[in-house]
Amino acid sequence: MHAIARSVTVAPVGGFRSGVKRSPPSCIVAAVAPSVRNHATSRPATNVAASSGMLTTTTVTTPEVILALQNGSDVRGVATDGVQGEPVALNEEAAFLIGTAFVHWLAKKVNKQIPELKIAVGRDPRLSGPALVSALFSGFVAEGLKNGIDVGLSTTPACFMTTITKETNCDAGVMLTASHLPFNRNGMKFFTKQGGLDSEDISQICTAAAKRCKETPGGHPVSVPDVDGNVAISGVVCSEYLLTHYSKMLRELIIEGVGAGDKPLEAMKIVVDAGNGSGGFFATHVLEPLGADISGSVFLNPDGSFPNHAPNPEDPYAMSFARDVTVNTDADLGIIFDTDVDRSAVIGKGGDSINRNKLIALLSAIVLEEHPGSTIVTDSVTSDGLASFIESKGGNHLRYMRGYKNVINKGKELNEDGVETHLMIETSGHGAMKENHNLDDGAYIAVKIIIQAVKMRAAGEGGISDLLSELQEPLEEREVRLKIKAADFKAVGLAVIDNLKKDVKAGKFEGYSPLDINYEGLRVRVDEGTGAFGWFLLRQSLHDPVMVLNFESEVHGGVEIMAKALKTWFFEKDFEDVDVSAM
Ligand SMILES: O=P(O)(O)OC[C@H]1O[C@H](O)[C@H](O)[C@@H](O)[C@@H]1O
Repeated sequence: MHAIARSVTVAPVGGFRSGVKRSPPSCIVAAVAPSVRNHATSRPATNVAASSGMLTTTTVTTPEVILALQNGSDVRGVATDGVQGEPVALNEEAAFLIGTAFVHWLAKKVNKQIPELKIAVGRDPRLSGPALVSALFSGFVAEGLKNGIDVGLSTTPACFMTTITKETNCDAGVMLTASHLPFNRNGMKFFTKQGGLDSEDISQICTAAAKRCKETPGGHPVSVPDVDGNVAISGVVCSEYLLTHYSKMLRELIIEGVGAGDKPLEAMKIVVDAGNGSGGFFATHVLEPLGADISGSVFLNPDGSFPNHAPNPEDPYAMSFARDVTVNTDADLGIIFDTDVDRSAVIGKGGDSINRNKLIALLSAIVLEEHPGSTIVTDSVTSDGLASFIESKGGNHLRYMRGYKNVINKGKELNEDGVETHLMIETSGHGAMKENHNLDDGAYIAVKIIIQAVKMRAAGEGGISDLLSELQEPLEEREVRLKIKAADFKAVGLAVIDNLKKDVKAGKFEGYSPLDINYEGLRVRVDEGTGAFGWFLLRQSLHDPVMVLNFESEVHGGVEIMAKALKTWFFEKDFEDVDVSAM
């Protein structure tokens, strides 16, 4: 049998260059012209073959493989060959099955029939993106979806916005991305008008996809033709349309925020390091049209092999690169995005790297000016100095749990309970604001900072770094990850935490006191002498069979002292399933 693969109209993924006039969105074409090709519907056998000198391994798509693709509130997996020992699991077949499951989940969720649904799918520049988008759409169509929008190269927040803007008004947006992970991974983030799906939702979708995989052994077509042999998906929009629209929204925010005409960035030199992810549009479609000098910006062209540095504002090398670019070009501001632009960090004039605690402090300062006395929710590994900074600005700091979804959901919950909360942000750079649909959006965060920088400059107040002058940074900080070897790693981790808590409470460690208000694992305040206090937090990783230890100290060598004490404790206890070699 011949199955017909749908060919999706995908705009070129070349860089967005300034001054290049693009044709207006041809968009909203009635149907996609399918290309016909033979498509094997049989399941691929496990195959290890040398391909182009690289090891090629494909995992058979089984229910277990599909279930294993869940990664918290995302789908994640190896999607491209080429790395030894990393077989492809997120292949077209898996994407097709997830597509079939998602469309049913969505119909139930929004109480519509499948043909009434409208879904947008976008992707970052990863090499596996186009094929997976096609397979995902095919899964939707197999179950009766009539309205899909292929937005092509996109950012994760822009993909969510397809559910909000009246031009698109989708019931869901799906973004194919694996954030900053290596080139061979890919993944899916799902959004409805209410925001990103939670772990429980993803679990339901993966379970339904796995069930279908089990019930139809012997193959799952990755594309499904209609009676005429066409795959009919109406309303396909080219990629540029979405980012053009999204850029316009961001430009309007800057124009309104600065309040100085339609070229508010004329006096500014701003460099962007997009790391060859999806974020290059921000320089060419947001900043430059507003008058900013963006010369010196780097890696604006999307390239799914990520030939330069990892697009990751948490990565020290990527940050130092962006810093050097900012300094060498004498820019007023540098901005670095992660691959799918749900995270960002900035560099102040002169090279002040503002990520992690400093980014949270900067945004807190901005938000607390606008909303005095409001609450800022952060993840659990933020510094004591940040807590004091937020308090000194009149805010309430809730140092919650790790995981950006946890942080965002906590903020939403607080607002529902009447506790005014405008900023929810993780040290990873996932920053969400109430005023922006509680959406973690690196571009929106950058816009807030740019507006602040321009206003300060106009008022002769110096640069954004000046807002951080009162922020105390920890003298030392470190994260150590301890592998758990047992299958029931959650139980092992819990037992270790419980055990340590008992011993700390029993006074086995001098100067250690467990903190009562804590939302995950065990946080211990450590008296480091001479009035200095540090802390450590032992918690379970959100996804991995790993225990994570974060340390912060206010004395030289303080982290090592704490780590040694804990290492000795681990040796005495002799937990055979916990590998403490990383300490
Ligand atoms: O718990 P960990 O293994 O440290 O991972 C925690 C991290 O997991 C993912 O990457 C999430 O996207 C982050 O929001 C979270 O902070």
